[in-house]
Amino acid sequence: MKHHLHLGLGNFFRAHQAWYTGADPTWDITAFTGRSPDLAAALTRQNCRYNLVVRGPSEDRIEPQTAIKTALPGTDLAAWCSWMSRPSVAVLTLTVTEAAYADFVPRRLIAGLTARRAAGAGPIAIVPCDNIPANGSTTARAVTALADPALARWITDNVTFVTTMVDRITPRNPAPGVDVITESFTEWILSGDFPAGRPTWEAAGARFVTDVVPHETRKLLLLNGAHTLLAYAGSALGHTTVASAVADPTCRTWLNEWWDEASRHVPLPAPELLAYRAALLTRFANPRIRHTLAQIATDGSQKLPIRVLPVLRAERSAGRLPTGAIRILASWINHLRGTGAPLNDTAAAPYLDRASSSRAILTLLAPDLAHDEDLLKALP
Ligand SMILES: NC(=O)c1ccc[n+]([C@@H]2O[C@H](COP(=O)([O-])OP(=O)(O)OC[C@H]3O[C@@H](n4cnc5c(N)ncnc54)[C@H](O)[C@@H]3O)[C@@H](O)[C@H]2O)c1
Ligand SMILES: O=P(O)(O)OC[C@@H](O)[C@@H](O)[C@H](O)[C@H](O)CO
Repeated sequence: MKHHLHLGLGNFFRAHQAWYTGADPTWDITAFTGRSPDLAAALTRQNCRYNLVVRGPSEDRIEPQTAIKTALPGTDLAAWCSWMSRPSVAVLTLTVTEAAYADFVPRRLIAGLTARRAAGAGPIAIVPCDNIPANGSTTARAVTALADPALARWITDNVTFVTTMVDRITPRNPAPGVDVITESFTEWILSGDFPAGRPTWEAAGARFVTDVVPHETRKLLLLNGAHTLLAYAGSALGHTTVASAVADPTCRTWLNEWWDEASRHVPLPAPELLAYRAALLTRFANPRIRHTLAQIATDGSQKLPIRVLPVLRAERSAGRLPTGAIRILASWINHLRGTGAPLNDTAAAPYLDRASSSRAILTLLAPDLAHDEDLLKALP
């Protein structure tokens, strides 16, 4: 039996990567939480079994999941290093939120890879699955920057960093218990090498490509950017969920405005993008999936640079004043000032210090745009 190791046991991992590995009976999973031990304890109490509740617009499909065999708390560093030292562990996936890549991920990977090298456990593929562009090379850079020269050489020879685009809307489950509610749509596109092998994820529909960029750009701008629009502008109208916002014609107009702008910067054929937009409207409208705007609004200062600013910059360079992108930025600034979804952002403090001035906010968020007077005139 080969092992798939995971860091960041939560809802998304259990609806996505664990589900894909479940399609290959020759692999099993050991998963560590990022921080809180609670989910590891709750899953262990029921032999790591849980149900995936695949929630359609009118009914649920219950899929019992058995691929996870061991669930451990992220606080158990000794167990982490011990699992990282096993030659049978060939793949490590990560879902720890965007915010964790600045510090937690590189530190935890350095500890694990140091132990693996000392144990002579051989090569491994690291597969980040967070909503970050070029997540493979971003993780590689963060890890090698922290490694001493000998470890850095060992990493170059033994570790690959796979870039992935992941998609399956999986909100926090409002009910107690360990079942996971998700949508039926799922997508996983990967690029990179697996020097010690991998589960046959393609058996469940994963796609292996040479270039993830067009796919990740499509997903980050059109899906995540739209979520971010609804999280700030939709919540300011009083909506609390994606489904309720998307049922509002005003929000749908705003979505189309944003999608028209963003689509100009996704390197895929126009018909494919139009089909993706139509599918997104259907996915967002599912009234039985309670995806709260408050959850999506979390950590906005780290999500805007990924989901919105690339479009704003590209549009300004082309001499246009993009009302859709500006609406998202403006509503996030208003969110900092207390409008809409509650503020929950670990990196918000410096923005709050200067929340009364849009120019000061831009100086921190996107200094290259802080002297764009036409843009500033359009901000609150
Ligand atoms: N939920 C989705 O629909 C979805 C879809 C695509 C991608 N993702 C990606 O997966 C991530 C996790 O989503 P989830 O719904 O499982 O979230 P979650 O809140 O269940 O968290 C997952 C894990 O991340 C850990 N974690 C959170 N913040 C951390 C930090 N700052 N440092 C270390 N560990 C931390 C938690 O302890 C938990 O183990 C998202 O942030 C996103 O990047 C989620
Ligand atoms: O999970 P986050 O916090 O990165 O972002 C919230 C949502 O935009 C996101 O989870 C989407 O639902 C997901 O990316 C869909 O695949």
